[in-house]
Amino acid sequence: MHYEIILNPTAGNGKAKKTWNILQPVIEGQLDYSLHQTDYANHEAFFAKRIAKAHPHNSDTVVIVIGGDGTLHNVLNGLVKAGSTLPLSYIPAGTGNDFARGYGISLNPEKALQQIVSTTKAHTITIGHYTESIKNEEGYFLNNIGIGFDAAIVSRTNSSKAKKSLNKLRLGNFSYLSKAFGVIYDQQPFQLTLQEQGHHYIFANAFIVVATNHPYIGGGFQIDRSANVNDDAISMVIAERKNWLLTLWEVIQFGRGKLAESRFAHHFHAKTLHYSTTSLEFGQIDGENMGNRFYDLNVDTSHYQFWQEPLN
Ligand SMILES: Nc1ncnc2c1ncn2[C@@H]1O[C@H](COP(=O)(O)OP(=O)(O)OP(=O)(O)O)[C@@H](O)[C@H]1O
Repeated sequence: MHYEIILNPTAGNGKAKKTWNILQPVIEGQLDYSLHQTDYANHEAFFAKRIAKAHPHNSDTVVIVIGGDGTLHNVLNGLVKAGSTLPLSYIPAGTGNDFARGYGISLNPEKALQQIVSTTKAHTITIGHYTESIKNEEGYFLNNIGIGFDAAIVSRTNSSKAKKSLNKLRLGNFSYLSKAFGVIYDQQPFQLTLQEQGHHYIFANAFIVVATNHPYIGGGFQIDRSANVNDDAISMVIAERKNWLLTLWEVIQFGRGKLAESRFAHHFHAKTLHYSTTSLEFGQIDGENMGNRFYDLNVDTSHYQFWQEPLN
């Protein structure tokens, strides 16, 4: 087996670079590999396309990503857009590492590597596919697409002056929580229209709108414990902002991983979801900022091969 390794050394505030320094002596002389180290944002997608071109026939080649959820997202999209089906493996080294939690990959780099080298057959998992018709975009996600609450936090955290030192801190830490309180205070409810399985819904006061492929969001919080990368469906959780008390309750339930089960939230599980906003809202995809914009999204399922034995 030949391994094409794509490393984002800046992920996790330099954690990915340290991860590589741990793994390199382990694999040197043991594995047949090439290393591609990014120099700028989204360089990983360029590498993915180049690797796809160099290996058009899946000739015993696996692409290993060392970085965070954003790096993995960009590599997946680079491969698929280049028409490649090369299997992917992932060594989590970001701040959030939500995909690793959702798929079952150890956060310990040596164990994650072991999950790769012990693999004998690829595992096909569900990934999300989306088209956004206002900006005419198309792509894939491994974790989730969020509009509103979580996306506004990602946007604030990424644009914060403290970002460099705090490195995109997200849920589960003080910086993210302080941003969350700011967003609870500022974020206005918005209108969301949803079509799902022939039904048409209008949510006049949407506040949290997350389409997810597995339970995890924001660095280990569970938006929907029933979501699973192995079933051919995407989950959607919508919470509305009707009054202060309810909003606070919903955010607490979000933090406890129980929002999807709450009677105040709306929960869908479907192969196709079509939804749109009528106002400018923040969006995030796999933790990457989509900007402040209108959305007309069609989300459905697709599949991709992973070369990694999931943890039980
Ligand atoms: N050499 C680089 N310099 C600056 N940015 C980079 C570089 N290589 C990749 N990037 C960008 O860094 C961004 C963040 O990467 P990633 O999400 O993997 O790390 P993270 O934010 O630390 O982790 P997580 O998303 O798991 O919290 C991505 O948009 C990626 O394109």
